[in-house]
Amino acid sequence: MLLAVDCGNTNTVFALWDGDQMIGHWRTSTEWQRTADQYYVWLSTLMTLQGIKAQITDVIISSTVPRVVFNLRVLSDRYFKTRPLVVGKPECALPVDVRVDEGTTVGPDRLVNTVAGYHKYGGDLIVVDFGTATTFDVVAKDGAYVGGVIAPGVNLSLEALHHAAAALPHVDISKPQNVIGTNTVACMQSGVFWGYVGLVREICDRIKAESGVPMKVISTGGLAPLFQQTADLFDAYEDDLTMQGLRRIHEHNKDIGTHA
Ligand SMILES: Nc1ncnc2c1ncn2[C@@H]1O[C@H](COP(=O)(O)OP(=O)(O)O)[C@@H](O)[C@H]1O
Ligand SMILES: CC(C)(COP(=O)(O)O)[C@@H](O)C(=O)NCCC(=O)O
Ligand SMILES: [K+]
Repeated sequence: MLLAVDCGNTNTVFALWDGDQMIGHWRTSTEWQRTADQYYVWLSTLMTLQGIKAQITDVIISSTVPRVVFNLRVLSDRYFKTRPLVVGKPECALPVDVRVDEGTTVGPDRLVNTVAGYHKYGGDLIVVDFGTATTFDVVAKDGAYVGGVIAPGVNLSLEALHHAAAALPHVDISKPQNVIGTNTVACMQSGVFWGYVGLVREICDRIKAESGVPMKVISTGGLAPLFQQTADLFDAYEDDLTMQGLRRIHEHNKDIGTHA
């Protein structure tokens, strides 16, 4: 069984794969201080509660937070007796090309989304991931990652308003009924929600125009469901795209023999 770990700047998700079946997934907040022992107690407790008898032989990690990787490696070595594959490291091969400026380090989550998106939808694709940041990953016809866009995340935008302006409260995002807010909270939600709808539409239109070909647009990430009801932004929504991508990258490395 494969344990796939997707560590974002806000949340870390663990998924357990038995072949092509995902038999469990668990989410915790991302904290670099968390030790391997803490991860293991938490994971094994949840698995036991769900009656899952995990036989973990392989581990793959994608992390947008470099310092958490150390303890995740220890988890893999100590408790599963296996050396993890870490996306973005030279020893982890990708089944797609990465065509960006020399010296650029692309977020591993974006590479994983590219692999999964290309596998399911083919090329000429835009993957929009609503995480801590909102990323647009552009996937060429041949599946290569060819760049994209990084915008401030939805919650980050609301938090920035709250932190910078004395009279603006902490607000949770939700879809407002109207554009014209009649109280402070509604005004803030409207600014971020409808501003975001405009941002997504404009960026996707410009990516398509710059690419000169029709492109599919898919959404994923913690806050993607919020925009699902907004017609015509996306062709599809994928709730576990990153996990699908991690499984594929692991399979690819097994196939070509980079990872025993
Ligand atoms: N189901 C949810 N409902 C509301 N907010 C959520 C939900 N899931 C995640 N979030 C929030 O969405 C943002 C992005 O989450 P996530 O996709 O897990 O981020 P990352 O991958 O960057 O860690 C965070 O601010 C998180 O608190
Ligand atoms: C853009 C990101 C911060 C998004 O991270 P997330 O919102 O998933 O936590 C991450 O992909 C990253 O750190 N990227 C490095 C720069 C780049 O991708 O070009
Ligand atoms: K993410």
